[in-house]
Amino acid sequence: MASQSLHFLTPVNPSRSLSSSPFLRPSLLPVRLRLFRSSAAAHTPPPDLNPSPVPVILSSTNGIGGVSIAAAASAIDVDAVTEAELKENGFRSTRRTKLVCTIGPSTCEAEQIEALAVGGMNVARVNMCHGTHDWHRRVIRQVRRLNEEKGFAVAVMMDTEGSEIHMGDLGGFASAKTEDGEVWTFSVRALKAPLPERTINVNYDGFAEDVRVGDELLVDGGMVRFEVIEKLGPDVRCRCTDPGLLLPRANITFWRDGSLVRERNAMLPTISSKDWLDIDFGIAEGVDFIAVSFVKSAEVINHLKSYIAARCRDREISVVAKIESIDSLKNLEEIVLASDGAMVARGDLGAQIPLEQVPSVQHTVVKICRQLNRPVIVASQLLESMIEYPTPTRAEVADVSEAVRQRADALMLSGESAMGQFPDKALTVLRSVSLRIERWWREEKRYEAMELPDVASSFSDKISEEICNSAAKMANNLGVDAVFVYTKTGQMASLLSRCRPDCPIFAFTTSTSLRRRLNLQWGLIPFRLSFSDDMETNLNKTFSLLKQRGMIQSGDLVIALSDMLQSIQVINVP
Ligand SMILES: Nc1ncnc2c1ncn2[C@@H]1O[C@H](COP(=O)(O)OP(=O)(O)O)[C@@H](O)[C@H]1O
Ligand SMILES: C=C(OP(=O)(O)O)C(=O)O
Ligand SMILES: [K+]
Ligand SMILES: [Mg+2]
Repeated sequence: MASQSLHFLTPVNPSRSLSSSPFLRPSLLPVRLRLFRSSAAAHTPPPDLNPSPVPVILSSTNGIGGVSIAAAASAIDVDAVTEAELKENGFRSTRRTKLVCTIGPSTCEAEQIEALAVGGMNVARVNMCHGTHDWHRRVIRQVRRLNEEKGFAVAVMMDTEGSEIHMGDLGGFASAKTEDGEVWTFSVRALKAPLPERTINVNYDGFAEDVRVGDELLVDGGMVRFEVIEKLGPDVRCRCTDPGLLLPRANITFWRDGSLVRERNAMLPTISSKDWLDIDFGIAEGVDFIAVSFVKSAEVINHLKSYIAARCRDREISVVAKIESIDSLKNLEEIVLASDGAMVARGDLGAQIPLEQVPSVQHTVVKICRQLNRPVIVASQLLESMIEYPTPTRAEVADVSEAVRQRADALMLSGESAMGQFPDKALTVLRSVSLRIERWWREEKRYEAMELPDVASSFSDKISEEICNSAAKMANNLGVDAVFVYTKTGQMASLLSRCRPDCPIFAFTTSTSLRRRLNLQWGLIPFRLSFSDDMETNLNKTFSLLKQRGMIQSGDLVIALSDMLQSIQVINVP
């Protein structure tokens, strides 16, 4: 195979103060360390660094069309929020934890979506349990327009309904209050509004047959509980034991003798016929992620991935496995490996396993995902009280902190942003808590030395992986300002992200769609830029474009990697 040599070249520059570095940087003799796969790699002098005119933000729809070649060649896609953050706070204090917001009635107008993007939303989620295709289409198109007009890279995630048992709509009411001891009827009749008093529709025809007197009924992950007291044909009469608020289409599980009754659920398909229609809709609308509810095994993920591959050859859609079914827990590694990411969907998970087991499952899923190099989202009830109140509870702040400390890739808002009264405030809390805990972690240098097993399946991938592991370690030891990675597939960017280095990772990609998908991953700041296989040219172009915008300065120390060249360079920005 091609020769692999290690070169130490020593270009000049060294002007910058070293105060932020844990060590005195030996950058007074800046080092380049290169691993070449071919013998043809000689150091070429940098081309002329003539600054081109200030680039406009350019973006295109789904990475196809929209940008003229000449314009694209000289521009870089970045949004005003990232730009302002970098300018104001410098590299070190950019946020590493990504934020997903569920869009709903509180946030579906253009200016509301923009406010979320400005507030740090990286991914907009639409939940197919609610709303019509027209409603979702409007939201998805608003997000796309915002990206095009303002240079954002907000990705869209479509979340399937799945075919678990749930209640119907509440005859037009937004919620219904239950009191302790009240008797409610759960009926499989197709009742039309107005519903009889204290009556709830259930979507699953076998419900009245399956439940037994004495069973415990958990609504909305146990937020409200009932005991089954009588079965009358299609109607099941239940007494409320833990009162609370019933929300439309809330999930229902039933427990018998202290365990979840799951025979019937295990027979329901993970992807229902309605879900397939929603998936076709998502493909047609060009969503970036499809999150699959109630995944039980890896097969369904493989099945969906091959369907997507056959249906959209020109684009990629990442598939996220939601870990919320008790059956998924015994197949976790397989499921995570088959998927492009996972979500700890604590809402339904907490109804399928005892609540006190949810934190350890979260810990395990986050760890497995990091080890297998898949992004992971921690979801549900992070700031539940903020649906109604403008400030979170201390316990909620502690919960958010713990997910950040575990180095999850992303945190998700559900009801808080979909139908709460303070969506922007909730996002601000996620953002500020993330920033604070990340900083604390870095200052304390509390690296958890996580064993990162090999994930590469070929020798070439193995080289990439070793380069990323080394680069991340070097970045920490040298106290560099940023790692730059030029990536065509995103693979090297995610391998770097997996190492959770102290500095941010600037991920340059030629594709708008990949840029959006990278936006879910810890520590990645994705840019769209056209680049070549020649790193010298790429670096000079990037330095020049970012300097013009005041996003980097002369003397900043960066480590640059590329998945075309498989090289590492340590370099001071000229
Ligand atoms: N597209 C929508 N249209 C109307 N309401 C929605 C929509 N998306 C979410 N919501 C509301 O926000 C709440 C929280 O959202 P989410 O957690 O995603 O759903 P669920 O509670 O069904 O699991 C939902 O219960 C619903 O009341
Ligand atoms: C994220 C979840 O899924 P959904 O909101 O679709 O029920 C969950 O159950 O926690
Ligand atoms: K869902
Ligand atoms: Mg769920």
